[in-house]
Amino acid sequence: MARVDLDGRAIAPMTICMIGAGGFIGSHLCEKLMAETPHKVLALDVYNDKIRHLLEPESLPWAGRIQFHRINIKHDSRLEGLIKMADLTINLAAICTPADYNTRPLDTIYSNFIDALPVVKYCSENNKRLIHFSTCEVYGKTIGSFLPKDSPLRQDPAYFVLKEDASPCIFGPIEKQRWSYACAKQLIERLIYAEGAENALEFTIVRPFNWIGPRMDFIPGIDGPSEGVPRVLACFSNALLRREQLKLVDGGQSQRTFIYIKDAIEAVLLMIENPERANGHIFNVGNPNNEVTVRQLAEMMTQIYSKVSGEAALDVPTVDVSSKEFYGEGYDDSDKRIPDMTIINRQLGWDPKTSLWDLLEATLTYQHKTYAEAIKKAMSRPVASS
Ligand SMILES: NC(=O)c1ccc[n+]([C@@H]2O[C@H](COP(=O)([O-])OP(=O)(O)OC[C@H]3O[C@@H](n4cnc5c(N)ncnc54)[C@H](O)[C@@H]3O)[C@@H](O)[C@H]2O)c1
Ligand SMILES: O=c1ccn([C@@H]2O[C@H](COP(=O)(O)OP(=O)(O)O[C@H]3OC[C@@H](O)[C@H](O)[C@H]3O)[C@@H](O)[C@H]2O)c(=O)[nH]1
Repeated sequence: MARVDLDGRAIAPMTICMIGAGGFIGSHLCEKLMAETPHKVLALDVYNDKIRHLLEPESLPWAGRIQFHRINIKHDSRLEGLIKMADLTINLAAICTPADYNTRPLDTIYSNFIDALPVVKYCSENNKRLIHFSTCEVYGKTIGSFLPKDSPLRQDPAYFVLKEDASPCIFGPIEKQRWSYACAKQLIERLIYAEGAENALEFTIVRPFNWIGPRMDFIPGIDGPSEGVPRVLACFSNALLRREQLKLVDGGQSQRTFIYIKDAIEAVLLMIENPERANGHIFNVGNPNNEVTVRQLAEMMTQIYSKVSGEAALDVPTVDVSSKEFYGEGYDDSDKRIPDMTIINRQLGWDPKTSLWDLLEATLTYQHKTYAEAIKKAMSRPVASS
C-alpha cells in the first residue's frame, strides 16, 4: 500500500541530506528511514560507527538508499553540492555535551552557530527545505526558579511549562559559560526564522527535551575517551556497569523529562513527511509525563540495572559532588524542563508513548548486553606502571 501523509496524500520518495547522521539521533533516524520508508539518505558525518550496521554489507535490503560521506562541515566544499542534490536537509551536527559548554566554549559556539551558518545559507539560496535541530536549553531557566523557594506560584504551570511561542529564554551571566551552547542555538534559531520571514526559507526547528536510548554518547574508556564526560544516561550507565557510585551533581535536585528515542523519532518522521504542517514551526519534542529529579533518575536506574544484570545494587549507590568538581568553573544548570505539547499535537497529532520505567529497562538491557563484557575485561587488565 502507498504511504500517505496525515492528509491522505501519497508521499513521494525523497532524498535527504542528513548532517550529523552518525550520531545518536542520526543513527536512529537513519534506521527508521531505511526500515520503514522509501527515502534516500546522504549521511554526512566525521564518524560512522553508529550507522555501520546500516552501511554494510551490500546485501542489506536498503543497499543503495543510504550513502555515507565522511565530511567535516567546518571545511568541506562538497557540502553545497550535497544539499543541492537533496530535497530536504536535516542538520543534527553539534557539540552537545554539557561538559564541553564551560570548558570548550569557543568550540561550542563555533559548532552550534558558525558551522551551521553555511547550511542555512545553502538551503535558503537553493530553495531547499531545512529541519534544524535546536534544543530545549534555549528556554534556559524557568521563570519559577526566580520566585522565593516557598512561593505557592512555583506550583503554577504558568511559571514552569515551556511554550515555543510564549516562554522567554532565560540564561545566566556570561561568566557562566554553560550558556554558550544555549545562546548559540538561540541565535541560529533566530537566523533561520529570519531567513523564513525575509527570504521564504522553508524550515522546521526541533527542540529535543532529553531524548535517551541505546547508542547515546559513549562509555568512557570503552568506546570513548577515559576522561570524557558524556550526558547523564551514559555517566550513570558507566557507573552501574563498573559497580561505582553514581555521582549526583549539586545534590541531583534538577528536574528533567526524559523521552524514549524511538517515540521522538516518530515525531521527526511526521515532520519529514508532512511539510505543509511542519514548515514555519518550532516544535518541542519531549514527554511531559516522564519528569524526575536527577536523584530519582539515579535511584530508578540503579533498581532497573540490578534487575536486568542480576547483580545486587551497592549499599550506597549514589554520592554527591559539587558542579565545580564535576564540570569545572562556569557550570550552571536548567532547573526544570516540562515541554508544552500543544503545537506538535495540533500540527502533527503526535504524542509520546513510553514510560520512563519502560524506556530505562529497554536501554539498560542494551547497555548491559553491549558493554558488560568489555568493562569486565578492561577492569581486569593490570594498570600500566609509570
Ligand atoms: N539527544 C538529545 O536529547 C538532544 C537534546 C537537545 C538537542 N539535541 C540536538 O540534536 C542534535 C543531535 O544530537 P545527538 O544527541 O544525536 O548528538 P551526537 O553528538 O550523538 O550527534 C551529533 C553528530 O554530529 C556530528 N558532527 C559534529 N560536528 C560535525 C561537523 N563539523 N561535521 C560533521 N559532523 C559533525 C558528530 O560527529 C556526531 O556524530 C544536536 O544538534 C543537539 O544539539 C539533542
Ligand atoms: O554524572 C552525572 C551527569 C549529569 N548529572 C546531572 O544530570 C542532569 C542532566 O545532565 P545531561 O548531561 O544529560 O544534560 P542536560 O539535560 O543538562 O543538557 C542536555 O540537554 C539538552 C541538550 O541540548 C544537550 O544534549 C544537553 O545540553 C544535569 O542536572 C547534570 O548536572 C549528574 O548529576 N551526574
